[in-house]
Amino acid sequence: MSGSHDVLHHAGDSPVHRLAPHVKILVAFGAVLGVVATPRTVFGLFGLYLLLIVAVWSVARVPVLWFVKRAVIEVPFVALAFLLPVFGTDPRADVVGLSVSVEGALAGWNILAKGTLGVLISLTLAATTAPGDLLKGLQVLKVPAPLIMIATLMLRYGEVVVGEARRMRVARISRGDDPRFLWQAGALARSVGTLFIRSYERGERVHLAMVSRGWTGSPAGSATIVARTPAAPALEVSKLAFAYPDGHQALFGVDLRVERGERVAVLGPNGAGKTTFALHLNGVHAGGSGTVSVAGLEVTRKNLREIRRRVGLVFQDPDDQLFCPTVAEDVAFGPRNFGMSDVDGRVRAALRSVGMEAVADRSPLHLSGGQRRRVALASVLACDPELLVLDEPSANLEPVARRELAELLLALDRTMLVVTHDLPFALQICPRSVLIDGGVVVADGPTREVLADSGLLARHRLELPYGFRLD
Ligand SMILES: Nc1ncnc2c1ncn2[C@@H]1O[C@H](COP(=O)(O)OP(=O)(O)OP(=O)(O)O)[C@@H](O)[C@H]1O
Repeated sequence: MSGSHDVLHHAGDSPVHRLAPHVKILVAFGAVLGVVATPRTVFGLFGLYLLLIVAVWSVARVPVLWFVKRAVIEVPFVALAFLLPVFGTDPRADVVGLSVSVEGALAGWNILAKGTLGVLISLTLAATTAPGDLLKGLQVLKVPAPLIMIATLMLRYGEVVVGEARRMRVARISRGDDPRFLWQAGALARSVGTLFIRSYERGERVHLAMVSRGWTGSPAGSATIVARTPAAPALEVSKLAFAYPDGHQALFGVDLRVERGERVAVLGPNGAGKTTFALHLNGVHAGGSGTVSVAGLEVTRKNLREIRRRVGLVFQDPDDQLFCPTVAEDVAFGPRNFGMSDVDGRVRAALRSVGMEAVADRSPLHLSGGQRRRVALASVLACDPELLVLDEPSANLEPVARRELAELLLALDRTMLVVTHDLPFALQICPRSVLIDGGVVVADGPTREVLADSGLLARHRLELPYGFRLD
């Protein structure tokens, strides 16, 4: 499992770990205030503070070394603290042959002692309290919701960066890199640049997932449900073309009509344009040519809010979609943004429909891959979308979880578009399939017939799994 909670949280079952998060936050806050208010020359008191902190570590059963390693984030402050005695103002004193500014030395000590104690107190709080619990503690303390949201996003971004850094480190080490050797420093430096880009891209995907659940960055208004056009199809796409900002043309004129209640698989080889197409259905991507209409309402900037309520997009990677402290809050995120009524009832119903009621109060980060996928689906179902768009829903699922997901989707009474490479899954879920390649629809028909056309599959780099037979 990835996440900053592994880096800053030292899981355990000590009395310190069990203390209520809001109590720990208050104690830590008070302790930091106490440290800051202590006159810098009462040296003994700083020693006492340190002893108290070490005593808490001992009760919490977290090794001293664990904290020492993480305290390296202090290095810039330590460097500053050591420079002040050298460059500080007069009067100066002679210390082992060096001319030292007295005021500079005291200022340096002040920064070093208070900064170090502040960092150690914060690390102690983080080590003994899971990130989700910290956020819950802030809620108990009635910290304003926008601040908690910002803290949540910071935590999520921290996880993104740490997760990417870990994956890259493993990839480097598994190819013979040894970070202890100086001549490997070049690889490390290059990977820091890549880390920045990859974290940015991951952060962007998390943002897209938030936007597609109605996040605008400002408080939600009430829902204004736009009247539906009764005879209109669930989805009508006409001549949709799109190029990415770097000029890469991904769609060259996609046409598609989906009737209400249909379940349609979107098949195609890697890079065919399937995800790009899916992201157009609720206006996450726009700016190309052609039109997309959902239940008669055209996807335009003016209609985006209603379109996003109508179209539920379940992203390929649940980690892009889930970012709140608890499962229940993640599922509530969309309905709140859309200003829907009875948010709690919607959350319960959505979690019940995916069999995940029991995990409502847990952190999404602590769930298995299959559970996360279910919760990601619930987070979209809670918005009661008319059109459900799922990107690679069966990817990375064990066979049982995959079968359970299939049963769950079959039980849902919705219009559905399932982007997938899993051809047997497409056959099981979707009576109809469209095949996209090179940014256009190259085949459209009953799934069984599409999959039975071995020439068509071969021309578009699709293949049924070994041993799979269409009966
Ligand atoms: N952000 C981007 N900037 C530039 N080009 C992109 C971007 N995202 C995707 N593309 C390109 O657009 C094309 C279509 O990509 P898309 O992700 O839609 O394909 P896909 O059919 O979903 O592929 P896969 O099955 O591998 O997920 C590809 O050639 C891809 O390289």
